[in-house]
Amino acid sequence: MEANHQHAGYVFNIQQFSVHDGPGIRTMVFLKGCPLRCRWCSNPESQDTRPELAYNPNKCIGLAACGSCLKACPHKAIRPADNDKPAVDREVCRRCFNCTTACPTTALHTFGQLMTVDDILAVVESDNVFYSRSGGGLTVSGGEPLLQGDFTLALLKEAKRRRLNTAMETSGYAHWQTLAEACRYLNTLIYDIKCLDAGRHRTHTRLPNQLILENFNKVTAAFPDLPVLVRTPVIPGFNDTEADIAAISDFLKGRAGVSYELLPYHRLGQQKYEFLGIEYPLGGTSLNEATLARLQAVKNQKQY
Ligand SMILES: C[S@@+](CC[C@H](N)C(=O)[O-])C[C@H]1O[C@@H](n2cnc3c(N)ncnc32)[C@H](O)[C@@H]1O
Ligand code: SF4
Ligand code: SF4
Ligand code: SF4
Repeated sequence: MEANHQHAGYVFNIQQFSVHDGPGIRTMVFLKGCPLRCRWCSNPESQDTRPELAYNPNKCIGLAACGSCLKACPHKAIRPADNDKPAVDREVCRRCFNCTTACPTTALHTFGQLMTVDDILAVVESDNVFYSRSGGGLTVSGGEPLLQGDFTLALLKEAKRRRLNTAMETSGYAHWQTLAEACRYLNTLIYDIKCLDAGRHRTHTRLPNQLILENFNKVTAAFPDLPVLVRTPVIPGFNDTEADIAAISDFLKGRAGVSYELLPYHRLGQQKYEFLGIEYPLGGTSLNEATLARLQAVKNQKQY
């Protein structure tokens, strides 16, 4: 595919100075859109491919003092609520985002901006000095970055041409051709394997794991020199058993260049569900530290 710097894609966040998602100091570029619906997802604003309206009532100064959003909405999707603050009727909202432009406090804001490859790389390259000292660079994430496949490929290809170190976080749920082409432009692939049980995978993420596992087998066969970091988010009631982690460790065994990491479940994304008017699917669930320690021991025993 020809690199096209004018290629544009929907980005919901760019996070500089990240140190957890690839080597060194990195800039994370989060792309919108994901085919999965993991019940624990810390980035609910990533899932819908289109821009979304977020409303944080804590930032609203009140209808008596402001009320700009009521006047700005051409579809009457914003109405006064009991507490001198507005409420958004999402059934009626047409995502025109007039209200976000009118809101003086960013209580109403948009998740998802259209950005070109050049726009993004201008931000990424502003930290070049930190990458050269730390071995860091660009990490593309999401959402599922391969859902906006052409855009992600254009971004990675141009990043590589500019000699940036590149990494990508993926769920693995993607067309093989797109994933394979992305691998050609990557220094590190970060690949989630969430659960080997097909039924549980489907009930908790909406989709089966067959394509993810097939793609993983193809990646390790076709790109034996590409470092792959496999990660499993440990989610209570989904995959937090010794049998689950042992099964994934065994699946990875004997594959060159593959390392494995467990990610403890966290609820950092919970507030964003409220901003989007979505109920948080996991409620008050939390991960027991003793369970995590036991699962780490299983993983370490299997030499990962
Ligand atoms: C938001 S995802 C984006 C990349 C891709 N969609 C995926 O799932 O691999 C980035 C990482 O965050 C992890 N993650 C998401 N929600 C989490 C949560 N509540 N607790 C711990 N890890 C979480 C995912 O498992 C994945 O490794
Ligand atoms: S995005 Fe448009 S339609 Fe939706 S609430 Fe705001 S102004 Fe109204
Ligand atoms: S425009 Fe913003 S600050 Fe003003 S009333 Fe609406 S949500 Fe509140
Ligand atoms: S695959 Fe990643 S981005 Fe998609 S829903 Fe699951 S955790 Fe969220």
